[in-house]
Amino acid sequence: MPHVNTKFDRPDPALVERLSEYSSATIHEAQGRLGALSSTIKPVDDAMSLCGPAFTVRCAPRDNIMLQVAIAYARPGDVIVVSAGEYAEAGSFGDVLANACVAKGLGGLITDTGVRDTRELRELGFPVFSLSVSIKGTVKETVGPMAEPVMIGGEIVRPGDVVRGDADGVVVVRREDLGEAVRRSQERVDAEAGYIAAYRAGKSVIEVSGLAAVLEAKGLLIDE
Ligand SMILES: O=C([O-])CC(=O)C(=O)O
Ligand SMILES: [Mg+2]
Repeated sequence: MPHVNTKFDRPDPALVERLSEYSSATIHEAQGRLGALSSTIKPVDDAMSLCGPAFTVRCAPRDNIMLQVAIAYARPGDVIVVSAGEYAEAGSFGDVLANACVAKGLGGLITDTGVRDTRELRELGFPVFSLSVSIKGTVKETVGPMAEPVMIGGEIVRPGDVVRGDADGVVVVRREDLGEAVRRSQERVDAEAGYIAAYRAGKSVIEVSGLAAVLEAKGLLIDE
């Protein structure tokens, strides 16, 4: 009989809360341009946002049995991260399962397959990020691993890593890097606030971004 894991270490909830204050793009940049999932994985609605420990699960394409098992064993605040073979032609999750997630206080769902019932998902406000929207139903047949590292959107996500999603996309932060990601994200927000203040004060992009030296080194001459 295959054995399925449900246990893993979760990150400090206070740090997860702090990370949620930063956008996915900011965190990705702050990590040295790492951790971004493929841009094909997007929220069902721009207003949807999530940040929480990944509860990972692998499903066969067009089969959602392990996703349902994951919902049963995930803890409040967890984000279900489903790797299902980048298969767009399946609606593996919808408003019925979303209500199960909401009742358990889960933090959201990210999947590299499709979802359906999007109008109801928007009304429910449960954050769902997917590769596609598809009405095609799934079977419940193939068992597989849970709470193990999975590949999604070109990145490895491990159980207990933190996933942050917003209108722009999803980024993963390694559990052990969480404190550093928060610190560097705040540094970046501070730096960007400085750039914006300089632009509003009428400074040039070339000056603020320090481009003069780069352009000169590349031999670019600009006629004014
Ligand atoms: O029933 C399913 O397998 C997926 C779905 O549409 C729902 O959760 O509402
Ligand atoms: Mg449905």
